Amino acid sequence: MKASGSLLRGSWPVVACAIGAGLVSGLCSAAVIGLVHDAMSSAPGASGTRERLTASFVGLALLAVLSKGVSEVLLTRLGQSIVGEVRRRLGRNIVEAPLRQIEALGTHRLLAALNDDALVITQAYVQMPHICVCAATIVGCLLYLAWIARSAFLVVLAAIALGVGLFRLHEVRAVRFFERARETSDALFGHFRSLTAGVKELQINRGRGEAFLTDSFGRSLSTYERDFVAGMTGYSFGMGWGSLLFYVALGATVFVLPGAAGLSASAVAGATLTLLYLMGPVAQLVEIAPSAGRAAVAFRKLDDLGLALASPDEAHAPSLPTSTFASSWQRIEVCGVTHSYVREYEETSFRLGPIALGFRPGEIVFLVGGNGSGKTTLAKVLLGLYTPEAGELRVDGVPVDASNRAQYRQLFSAVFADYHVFDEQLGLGNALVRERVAGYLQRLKLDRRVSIEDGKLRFDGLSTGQRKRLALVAALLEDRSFFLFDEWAADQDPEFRRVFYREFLPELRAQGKTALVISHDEQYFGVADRCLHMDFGVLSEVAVPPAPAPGPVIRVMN
Ligand SMILES: Nc1ncnc2c1ncn2[C@@H]1O[C@H](COP(=O)(O)OP(=O)(O)OP(=O)(O)O)[C@@H](O)[C@H]1O
Repeated sequence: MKASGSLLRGSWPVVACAIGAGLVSGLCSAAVIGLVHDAMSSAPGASGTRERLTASFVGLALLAVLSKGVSEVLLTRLGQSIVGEVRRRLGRNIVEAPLRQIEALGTHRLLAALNDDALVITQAYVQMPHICVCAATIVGCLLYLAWIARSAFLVVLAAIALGVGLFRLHEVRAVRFFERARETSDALFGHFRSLTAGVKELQINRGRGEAFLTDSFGRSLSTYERDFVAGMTGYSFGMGWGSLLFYVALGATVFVLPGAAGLSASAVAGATLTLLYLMGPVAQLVEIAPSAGRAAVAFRKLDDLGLALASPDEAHAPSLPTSTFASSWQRIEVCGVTHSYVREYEETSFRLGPIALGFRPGEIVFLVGGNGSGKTTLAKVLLGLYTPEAGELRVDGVPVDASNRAQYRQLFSAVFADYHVFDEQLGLGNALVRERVAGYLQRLKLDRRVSIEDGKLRFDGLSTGQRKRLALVAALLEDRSFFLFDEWAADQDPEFRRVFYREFLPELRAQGKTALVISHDEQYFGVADRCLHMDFGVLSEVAVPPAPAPGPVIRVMN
């Protein structure tokens, strides 16, 4: 597995030390058995030998315990750093993946990957100290067995070969169940989201709540439980065969080999002791197998999602190369661009374009049109979030392609309809930036609700409208050359609509910034320099409507 190796890259010294310590521990344990056997067979009166054996026993036992401890501590620390690394890489892959791929996967699948897969992969890595110690102990014991009783060694070897074959048969089936359980965990994470996001709806409609808990949520839970148990049961059967064969080897050593192969009483005692001691590490190794099986499923799942955990140097560089696009651009063009959503299980699909459109610095352009007409889709294409199927975007004549699309996106700030406000805002450590933020917060009447502490925005318990005003502050703070506002004013009081349309937009124009404003606020269309209309994916330019006449004055009679 390429990714599994790359996850350990950079940690090899720790891994090597831990494996070394594990091997020392395992070999010491095996040597202890030899020593015990020697002590049991040595003459009781040989005092010098006995003292030597006692000293060696104490030394070996201490070394075995100490080295095992060192190996476990090192690899437990490594395990924790691996879970962080898996999540870091997944996070980077998500940020750098094409938006369409992320949208098609859905939040629930991403959460399942970040939670389940990252933990399962780590659990498998954390088992490594046990694997090293067990493997070393087993190898040491087998070598000792081969030395004292070759026939018993051959019997055990045959039992191991047969046991591994039978175990693999069961494992293949078990992994299939784990794969099914992993598919169900995607659905489960979707239900977790519904449960937390829809708790109000579930509480006010008891019937819906019960149906959710028993049908969709409950069914997924049962399916997951059934497949997981079936997977573990498969492993248990595999382990059962292993144990049975082990007893067969032990029985053969004790009851058959003395007669059939002429094994001496001392050799039988030594072989029996060794085999009984072997049972522990073999059982531990077999118990670890399900973790390894689940980790293999998790790696495959991440690959299928297009989130393969390749190391960053194999995939993307973390920082953007020097930009080819200046923030002082003179013309951004959308040339014959199209974009389609192909929907599974639906015959119809939505097609945007071909779109031909240009923007200049300092322009305020309004985009209007009915629900579902394609306004947000056009915005995502314009911002370089969707790759055009046909046509291209150009900045001052330079085409935007895969090599520079990430840089192109840095020209824009946006408040989408489904915006998100991060509490960490870049640059809040700077006094001038903090002053600008304070000014915006005051104008949008957020200064009593939002504070800046330790370079972070603190804003617990904002209303929907307040939160969206904060998203506007965050966008303005980015100070990019092109702004997108997707129905920003839709849920704002008239007072803040006025501030937005009559103050902020003209200010942006005066600063030479461009803004594409998706809006249904007809009374403010007059603010625009140009007005575009979208109708089922077809874009046309319309005359900027004059500002509507003020409505009749309503007098309130006392
Ligand atoms: N991620 C998506 N996957 C599939 N279809 C989509 C996706 N996003 C939008 N669509 C479809 O594309 C069409 C245009 O959607 P879009 O969001 O661009 O419209 P809009 O004009 O912004 O609508 P609204 O005014 O309601 O926000 C709609 O029919 C919508 O169902």
